[in-house]
Amino acid sequence: MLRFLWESISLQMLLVFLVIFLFVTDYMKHRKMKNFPPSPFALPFVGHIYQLLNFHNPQITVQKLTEKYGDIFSFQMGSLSFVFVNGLRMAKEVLVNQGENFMDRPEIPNDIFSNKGLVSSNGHVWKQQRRFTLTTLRNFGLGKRGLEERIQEECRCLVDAFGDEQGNPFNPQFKVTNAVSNIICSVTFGNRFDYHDEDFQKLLQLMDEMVGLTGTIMSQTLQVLTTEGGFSVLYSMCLSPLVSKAKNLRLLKSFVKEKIDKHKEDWNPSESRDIIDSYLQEMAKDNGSGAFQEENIVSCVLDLLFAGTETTSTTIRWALLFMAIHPEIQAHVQAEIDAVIGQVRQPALEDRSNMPYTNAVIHEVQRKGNIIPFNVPRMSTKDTVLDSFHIPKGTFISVNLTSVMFDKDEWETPDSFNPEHFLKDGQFWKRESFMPFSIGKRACLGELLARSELFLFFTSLLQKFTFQAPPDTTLSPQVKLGITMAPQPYKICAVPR
Ligand code: HEM
Repeated sequence: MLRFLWESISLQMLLVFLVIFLFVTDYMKHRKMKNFPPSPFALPFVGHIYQLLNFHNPQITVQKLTEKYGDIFSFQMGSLSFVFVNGLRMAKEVLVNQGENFMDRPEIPNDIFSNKGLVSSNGHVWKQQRRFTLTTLRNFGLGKRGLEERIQEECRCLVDAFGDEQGNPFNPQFKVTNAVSNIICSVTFGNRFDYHDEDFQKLLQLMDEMVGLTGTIMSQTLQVLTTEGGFSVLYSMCLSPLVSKAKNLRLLKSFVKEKIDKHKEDWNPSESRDIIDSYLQEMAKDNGSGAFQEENIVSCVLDLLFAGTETTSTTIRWALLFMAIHPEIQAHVQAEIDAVIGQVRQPALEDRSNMPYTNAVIHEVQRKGNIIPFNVPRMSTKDTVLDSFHIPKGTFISVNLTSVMFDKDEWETPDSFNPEHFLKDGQFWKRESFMPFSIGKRACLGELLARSELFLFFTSLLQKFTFQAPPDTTLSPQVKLGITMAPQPYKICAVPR
């Protein structure tokens, strides 16, 4: 009987059964949970990926969905469901009021950074590493003289490097990235590098490639889509970015490990020169048995390098571009620099409180530049109710920072570059809806450092140069989407003042 049945089933029938089986399993897996945030029609297997056909500007997709569904909706990419939340009220709810329930980072499938270091770790490991890094940065003088002097030294080098161009058109990306990443190198490895140092250039090149490999929406989408079953093998073999990422990561790790070994050789337990020294002290305290282990120190250092370089240097590139596009705003900043600091003395952090206009311009650069539009993803740590919707434990959450920083009800002219957004009666005006560093207990760990760098680099450059479009060129604030929202590469003239 069985034999008869088997022989009468054709290959076509088998295939039809298989397809029906896959559809039913997919439907069961992704069928809407009761009271889950609304979403558009989802295709089998790929979910809402069809909504992202305009890969160059996912913000438009998100904005359309916000208009249709309101402050909270869901989105399915392959096997993963995201919940997007919009607006100041919901951002505060997720990041602050119910912050504990949304404190974790998602474990991204195939992600080689998963659950180590600062950015991707969770629970006890994250708490320990975060507390240690904040304390160590504070000890090295964040807000005190030590770190400020390191940034000022780097400002002098960057001004010299821009001066070498003699007012001719050049792409500032390379020099700005060198300067910004040197600050992190100085705090972690104890020394800055000459911009032409071979080791330094190798490090920056590897980081740049990693950012490129991780950064494209297409690559992230493929990563998410191909996590089910054997597809991940296909991804690794045919769409090789994972393989290259793993290779680059190995090289980066061995660069950092070499530095750690060097520190171990001439380590003096009673004196700490940099983050690596302080970490070695922590490791010695708990014999390397707790959260402070060599593997984690490598990830922490790499996290600081990645999180601290791309973000700040991209913001400085936006700042120079906006200045060249708005010469009247640039002239206003320079007038304030001349009045408060003069043309000779180097800018210092204590000048900031006397420079409301410059401070407002830097804030507006960050608002309009909007370099991390959807925040870094979070994950719910337990079943939670959010605005009367049910959010099961383990759901991915994206807080749409764009919806807060471009909210028509909060900002007078949200789509224009307008420093007046941050000025009231000539004084600097801090706005609640300004949150490029995010808010709450898991907000950016480097905010204080980044704000110091932005102020000192920006004022040092504008004290010495006027930024202009090259002759016969019109500059515009076009976006290049990657791991951050950066300006399209541009050339600019830094004309000595
Ligand atoms: C303009 C510059 C910067 C911007 C706009 C920025 C923005 C952000 C944002 C939006 C997050 C995610 C926060 C969240 O999940 O709610 C973040 C996390 C982080 N940032 Fe920054 N950042 C900048 C500079 C820096 C610098 C200079 C450092 C290095 C010290 C740094 C280190 C980190 C780290 C380690 C995290 C992960 C924190 C955690 O998960 O606990 N950032 N940043």
